[in-house]
Amino acid sequence: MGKVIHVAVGVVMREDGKILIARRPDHLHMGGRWEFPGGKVEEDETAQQALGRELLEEVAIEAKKLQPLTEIRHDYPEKTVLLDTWWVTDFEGEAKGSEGQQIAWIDTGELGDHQFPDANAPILEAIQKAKPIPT
Ligand SMILES: Nc1nc2c([nH]c(=O)n2[C@H]2C[C@H](O)[C@@H](COP(=O)(O)OP(=O)(O)OP(=O)(O)O)O2)c(=O)[nH]1
Ligand SMILES: [Mg+2]
Repeated sequence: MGKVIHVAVGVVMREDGKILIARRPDHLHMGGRWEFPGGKVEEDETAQQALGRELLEEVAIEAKKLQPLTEIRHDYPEKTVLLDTWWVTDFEGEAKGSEGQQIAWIDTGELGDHQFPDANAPILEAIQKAKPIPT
């Protein structure tokens, strides 16, 4: 089996409790599905640093506070990912899809109405069960 791809993933929660999701561009792995913004952790980077960088690149927000949410390892036929998933409970800037991708702020109860990659099922469950610690 190939190596595990370490991915930093952010569940960005606004003060009104809504969560930020973005639509993966069609040409990418899992294209067309909704995701939590994030991306691959590069060498010499911590997951937190990678997440900060990816949130700025993909949705133009600056993360101010992170809390660990869950870690999910998932085998796709073509690759294995480790989704290192964090709550983002404080951020600056107004989210937009910097790469032209559609974004949406949704209630946690609406997560089930959107199609996420298969690996995300345990993340969706964790979000329903846990809430970030108020800061
Ligand atoms: N960001 C993100 N990736 C996810 C989620 N669920 C899921 O299976 N993945 C997978 C899809 C990809 O195979 C991998 C993340 O890769 P990515 O395409 O976001 O990586 P990246 O932003 O660094 O993009 P790139 O520059 O390497 O193209 O993790 C999710 O909720 N968010
Ligand atoms: Mg990405």
